[in-house]
Amino acid sequence: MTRQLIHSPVTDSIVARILVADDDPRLLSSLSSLLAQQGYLVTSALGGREACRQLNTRTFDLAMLDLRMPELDGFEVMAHAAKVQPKCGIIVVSGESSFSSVSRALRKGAQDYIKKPFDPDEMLTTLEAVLGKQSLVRAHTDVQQRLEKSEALHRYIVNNSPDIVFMLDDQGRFCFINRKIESLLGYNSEELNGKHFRHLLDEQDIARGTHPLRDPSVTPENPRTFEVKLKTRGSQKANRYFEITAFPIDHGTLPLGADFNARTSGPKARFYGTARDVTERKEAEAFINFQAYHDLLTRLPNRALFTDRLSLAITQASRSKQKLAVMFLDLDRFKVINDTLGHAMGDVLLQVVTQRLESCLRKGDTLSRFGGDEFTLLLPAINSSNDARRIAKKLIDALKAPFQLGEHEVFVGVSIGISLYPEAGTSMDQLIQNADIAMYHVKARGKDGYRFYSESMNIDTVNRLSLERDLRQALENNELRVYYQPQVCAKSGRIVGLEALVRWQHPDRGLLYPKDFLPLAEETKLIVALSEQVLAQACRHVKGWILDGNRDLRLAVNMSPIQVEHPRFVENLIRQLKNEEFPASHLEIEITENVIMNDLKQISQKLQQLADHGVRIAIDDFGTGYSSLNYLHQLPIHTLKVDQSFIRGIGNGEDDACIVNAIVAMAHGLRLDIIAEGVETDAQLAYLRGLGCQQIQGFLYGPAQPPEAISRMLDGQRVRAVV
Ligand SMILES: Nc1nc2c(ncn2[C@@H]2O[C@H](COP(=O)(O)O[C@H]3[C@@H](O)[C@H](n4cnc5c(=O)[nH]c(N)nc54)O[C@@H]3COP(=O)(O)O)[C@@H](O)[C@H]2O)c(=O)[nH]1
Repeated sequence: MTRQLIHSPVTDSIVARILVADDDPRLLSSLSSLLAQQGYLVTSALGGREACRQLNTRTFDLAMLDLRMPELDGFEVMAHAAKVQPKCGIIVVSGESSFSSVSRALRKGAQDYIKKPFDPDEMLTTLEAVLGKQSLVRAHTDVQQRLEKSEALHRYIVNNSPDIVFMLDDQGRFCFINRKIESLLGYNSEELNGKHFRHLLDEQDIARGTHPLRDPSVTPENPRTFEVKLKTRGSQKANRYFEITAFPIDHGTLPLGADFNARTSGPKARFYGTARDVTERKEAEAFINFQAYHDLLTRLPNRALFTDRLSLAITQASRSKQKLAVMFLDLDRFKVINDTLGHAMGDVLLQVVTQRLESCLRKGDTLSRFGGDEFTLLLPAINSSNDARRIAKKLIDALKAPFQLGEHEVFVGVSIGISLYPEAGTSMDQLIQNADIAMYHVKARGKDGYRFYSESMNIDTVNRLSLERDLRQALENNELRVYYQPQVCAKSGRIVGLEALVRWQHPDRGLLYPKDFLPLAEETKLIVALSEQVLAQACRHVKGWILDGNRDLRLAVNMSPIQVEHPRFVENLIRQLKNEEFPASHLEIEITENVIMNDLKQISQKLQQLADHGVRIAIDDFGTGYSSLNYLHQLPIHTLKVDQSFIRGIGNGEDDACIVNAIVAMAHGLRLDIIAEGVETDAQLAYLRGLGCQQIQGFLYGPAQPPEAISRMLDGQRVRAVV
């Protein structure tokens, strides 16, 4: 009878490989052929030594060993097999039947024992049983290993997940949590086991974070995703944002569910969840959001956020029939400080100004940086204009004390325009625009103060628009006139210079003076074209007078800051002089101290280039500006014009006369010429002469006059000189 073939339990071959070892050649041969007939792969070994050699070279599923063999007995072969082929099964086939031999053989690792002489069927049954058992053990070991591998893999996947993976029981307590919790939040996963999920939630997120555990609409098919802040262990680190996805576990569809719960002694898992750290994304979003609605330098709300809040406040004010105020704040003297001390200092100044302004406000007020040195302020729900007035005064006072910027002590003021809702407008744009207009009126009246918007201001604005249109036409239609005010030698009384002063012969409004249109010309930059026309006319007139015999006559021309700051200022001026064939040495340009202080380095280069061409430089309104005397010897200056406000003080016993003394003395020391402006009386003239002031300008010798009048004056002067 041929038995069923048994697969090799060790080597994966189709049939089992069997080593048969005996020192009796006959027995060895009969046993081997019996097994071979059954289809096994049989290797015969005559004696123990040969058996060991075979074990060293081939792999066997089973060895059938005689115990008593010369040289090496069955026990020694078993010991060798255990070393070199531990998976090889052993059956002892022996004539020994004592209990001690059998027991020893089994202890040494034999799976079974067959006594010689044996019944072939019985022997084959034993052999199959051993091989079958071996196969089972092997299959079990395989499954065990696969399970261990699979579990290790899943543990690896879960523990190395970028997210926290957790399970909660039906009370919301942790019954599993992966190791990611350690690196993300600093907890040890064991310490959280049994603790409620709430334990991890930031105080403000407890309600939102625990609600999904009670929400019946959350199912495995419809998990809930929500964002909450989770607490870090200890209080050193800030809490972090997590996106949590959670759902109740359906134990019917969870193949390992039973295993998991069976293997854990704790309560049954009811919820599965993952928590993804989204702190960086949230912080980036928060920063982008902050950037979109705030000014990064001062951290104040920006224009967008301000208008947003204003529009909301208007809606509320209209509903509750309340007032609100919008203020437009513009810093005075900021530009000069920024240009003089540099932008870094300017930035610091803006930050400190912001702190001082904020210290005057209440929680619901919105202060915003509108751009540059402009701020807007929203005071929602005020009772009356007095509330706004009180705040405006407070803001102005707050900036009164000097600001310490490094080693510099600087002063800034603030001009504030106020518009009240609903009187000054009911829309956002109206309120902001009208506060701006009111602020502009503060500036026009000497800065550092506040004004409420009124209808009349708007009329001015309309006028400004038509004036601007007219001024553009004036430039095209040659409506500008140049008048000249003589500059007279204090000793001889002769006219040595003429200051060109622009007038506008307006077709409807008559002769207009600089105060009526120059601020607008500067604002609209029309001053550049205007100045070119003035210089062209003046060069032609004065050149004519020089050619008429007034050989030393000098032309003085005022330069606007906008002109001087223009990058091609020097080139343009020199080109114009060439075009007009006017000698540069007969031109004196007048600039104010503020222009110089705006950008000392640039201006000094430009002035030096002009001086190299022979142009003279005069400082106009000297003593009134915001400056440092230090620049005087750094720049190519020829003349100081003492401001008329100081001259007025002469003879009145005021301190101004002392200032005049000091300026004249300083000019002498620096070898600069002095022109006293606004001289109206003989007493002033006598005083100035006494001080050694070289030149006089003022109504005493006449106001600025048209060229025809100046021609007559110069003619008369020449006639007197000849006589
Ligand atoms: N960039 C340009 N600025 C110009 C130009 N023309 C004039 N200006 C600037 O306008 C300011 C005002 O000029 P104006 O109204 O002509 O006043 C001048 C004189 O009329 C006035 N003055 C002269 N003497 C006296 C006096 O005895 N008493 C008195 N009350 N006023 C007097 O002073 C003005 C001249 O001052 P200054 O320029 O400082 O010498 C004028 O100051 C210019 O800044 C122009 O073409 N371009």
